Amino acid sequence: MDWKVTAMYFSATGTTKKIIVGIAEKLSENINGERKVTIQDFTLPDSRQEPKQFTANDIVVFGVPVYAGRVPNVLLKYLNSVAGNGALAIAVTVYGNRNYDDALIELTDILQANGFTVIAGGAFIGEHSFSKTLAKNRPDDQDMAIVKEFAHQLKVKLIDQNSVEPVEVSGNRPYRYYYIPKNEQGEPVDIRKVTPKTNDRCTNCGLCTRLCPMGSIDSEEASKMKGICIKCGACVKSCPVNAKYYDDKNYIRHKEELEIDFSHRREPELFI
Ligand SMILES: Cc1cc2nc3c(=O)[nH]c(=O)nc-3n(C[C@H](O)[C@H](O)[C@H](O)COP(=O)(O)O)c2cc1C
Repeated sequence: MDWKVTAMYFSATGTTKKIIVGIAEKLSENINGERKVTIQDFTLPDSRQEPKQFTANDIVVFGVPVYAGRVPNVLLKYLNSVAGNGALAIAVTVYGNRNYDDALIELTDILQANGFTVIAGGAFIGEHSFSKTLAKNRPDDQDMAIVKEFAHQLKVKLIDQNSVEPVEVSGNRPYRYYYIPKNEQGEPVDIRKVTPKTNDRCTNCGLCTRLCPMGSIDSEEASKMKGICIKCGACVKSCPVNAKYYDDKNYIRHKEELEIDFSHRREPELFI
């Protein structure tokens, strides 16, 4: 059987994209003899307008970053509109070295409920969206070697063992509630309304406006917000003149706490 391999992902700062495209290309090479894959990137708002349909010939390597230990809730409506129609899926979450908590099991359940058979899962690590030091430059070469190993194991399951058994991944049902940051007193703080500031280095080049996954940055005046901010890091990390930053004290405290408490390198986990 000739499989059509698709790399499908949301990736504001590119770490999920690197893992998903890496798995999909290697898998395609292993099972079809060529690295060619279809890219279905649903990071930008326009790309989430059309519902996506697959068929039984498709294998979809499907990835989202972990937000607050779960699948990003701003994506749930779109994710529920993706129809598997008997396609196979590999569910992958990418997290910033704290924990993926129940994100992988949640993504697996969503895909199964939408008509995919999820034959494997993976939890990988990417540089944390809030930080330039936590899991810095990951996925790195070691991670990409595990991507290659995962693609090999997928080929063994699919072709050598001719198996499309659904996978069990780690996580709890019911899922844990969204991870909530705390202040110095250990009290929960709500940083959902926090938005980035813009300093006077901004030239209004328009890059952050084009990259914002929520379409929230004004196209004439980049310091103006016209929608919600999910703190995905796209504007801060992509700005060529470092004009975007957060100065909210709870956000900064949370980021610094993560950098200290979760500096120990975590390794990818594969479920197959
Ligand atoms: C709002 C938000 C919440 C996050 N929550 C977690 C988390 O619970 N655990 C974790 O390890 N990383 C967390 N991260 C970090 C991202 O999962 C991680 O940096 C990921 O690699 C980003 O993927 P991307 O580069 O494809 O955007 C969070 C990031 C954001 C923006």
